[in-house]
Amino acid sequence: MSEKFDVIVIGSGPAGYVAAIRAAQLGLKTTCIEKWKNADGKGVNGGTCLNVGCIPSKALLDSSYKYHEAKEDLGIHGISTKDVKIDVPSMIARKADIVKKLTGGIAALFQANGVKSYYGTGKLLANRVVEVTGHDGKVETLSADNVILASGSIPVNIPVAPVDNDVILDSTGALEIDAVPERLGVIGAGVIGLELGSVWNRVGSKVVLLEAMPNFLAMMDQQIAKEAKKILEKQGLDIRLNCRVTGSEVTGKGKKKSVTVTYTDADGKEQKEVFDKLIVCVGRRPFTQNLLAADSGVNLDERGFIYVNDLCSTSAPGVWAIGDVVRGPMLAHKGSEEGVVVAERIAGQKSIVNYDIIPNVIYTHPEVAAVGKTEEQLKAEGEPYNVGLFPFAASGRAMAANETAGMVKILAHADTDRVLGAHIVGPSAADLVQQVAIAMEFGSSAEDIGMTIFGHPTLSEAVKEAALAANGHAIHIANRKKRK
Ligand SMILES: NC(=O)c1ccc[n+]([C@@H]2O[C@H](COP(=O)([O-])OP(=O)(O)OC[C@H]3O[C@@H](n4cnc5c(N)ncnc54)[C@H](O)[C@@H]3O)[C@@H](O)[C@H]2O)c1
Repeated sequence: MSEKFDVIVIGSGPAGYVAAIRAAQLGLKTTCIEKWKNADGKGVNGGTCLNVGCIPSKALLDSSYKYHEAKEDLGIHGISTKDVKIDVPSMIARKADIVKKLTGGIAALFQANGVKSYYGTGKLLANRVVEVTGHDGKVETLSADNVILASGSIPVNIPVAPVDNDVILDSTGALEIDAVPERLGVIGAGVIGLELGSVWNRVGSKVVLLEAMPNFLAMMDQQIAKEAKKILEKQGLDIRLNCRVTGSEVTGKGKKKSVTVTYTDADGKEQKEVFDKLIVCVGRRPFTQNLLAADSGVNLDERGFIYVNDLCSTSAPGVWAIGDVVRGPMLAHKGSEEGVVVAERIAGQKSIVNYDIIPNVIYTHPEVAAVGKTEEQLKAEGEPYNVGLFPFAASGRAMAANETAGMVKILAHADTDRVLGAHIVGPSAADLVQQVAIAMEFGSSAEDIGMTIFGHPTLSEAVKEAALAANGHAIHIANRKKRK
């Protein structure tokens, strides 16, 4: 007899593990199935985000930034440093330790909430029956009133640069580089390319990013993207737009291996460049391999994502799908929110995800962060809007911290003054944009933010000033539009 649950979750990334915990909190008998194994071959929770994504990359970003700061940025504060060195294996080991602690933390949370863990591969059969093949090969069948699919995504591979995770790396392999490559190539100047490119640039690699698109960060507000590009190039990142990679060849042996990349440049000319390591980060795709039996009743869309409606219901009754495996931005926090909402829907509540207000951050230094509509989107939609800008160069606190690069941009509806978007490049942009996200969730106007008292001196004051500037009322810069 197969064990019966109220909820079976397949996948324990930020979408799946959050769904499982919330379902158990709501009194539902819940299990979560996870196929990931750690280096010792043991089952481990957390998915891409905790094992090889958000968390380890931030560990490396923070370590590399501290090194760079100690070496280059402390002099201005009157602090002299000599002989600052980076020990790459220690940096990588610290990252591994953080991953271990956090993934272990999920196992503890499952235990505390009464979620039963299965380590193995789950496959959805007909009528919400799930077959689990354990790491030892043992097969069990489980069944449930509700199944939540949260199988995540994997990196896209391109035939012109086949990943061997030796010289040509994907985003997972790039977290294990054990010595500073002298010349590092990156295909794709997107989120992963900029974050990993920054890590190795800071510790001494010469980093070249080859990006196929003519616009930098095409999905971002272009004024902020241009500012970010200027700042990142000043740091040494060589960002080449309109460059399409057409081939790659690995030559040499052992530590002497290198890769010659052929690409077409912005003028249509063929170019060649040699790198010691090449990271391929040209996007991710939904992961559904061996997840669905032919008669599961779950359909995929034309791009390979599991097809769901606005409430994350699939085409099979009682089967839901959340996170990177369904439409929408591939962001951990979007998946987590879908997990909470689906668990609450299963428990009979009327929760919904507000897809209009999902913050988005690139963890370079300074960070680039956004929420809501870009200026380009508002223009295309024909929406009348006001723009409020405030540069960090005019912030006393940013000056004190020697972090004056960048700006806050707030977009508000020209008639109602409702905040429609916020775009920031600058110190603590991720946390600052979250302040606007909260305001937007409450339907705030730019005037509401402007009327809120912000502590002085804080970086947050730049948010208040940008909101004031949207109506021509900024105090600490000259207003573009003068208004009474
Ligand atoms: N901080 C974060 O929130 C964070 C961090 C890492 C990853 N992620 C998510 O992971 C996903 C994958 O990240 P990513 O950086 O791989 O994808 P991305 O979509 O952010 O960037 C990929 C870039 O590669 C370019 N590209 C595609 N094919 C190319 C080619 N043949 N030659 C040159 N350039 C090419 C694209 O134009 C694009 O700019 C994204 O959806 C992202 O949101 C988020």
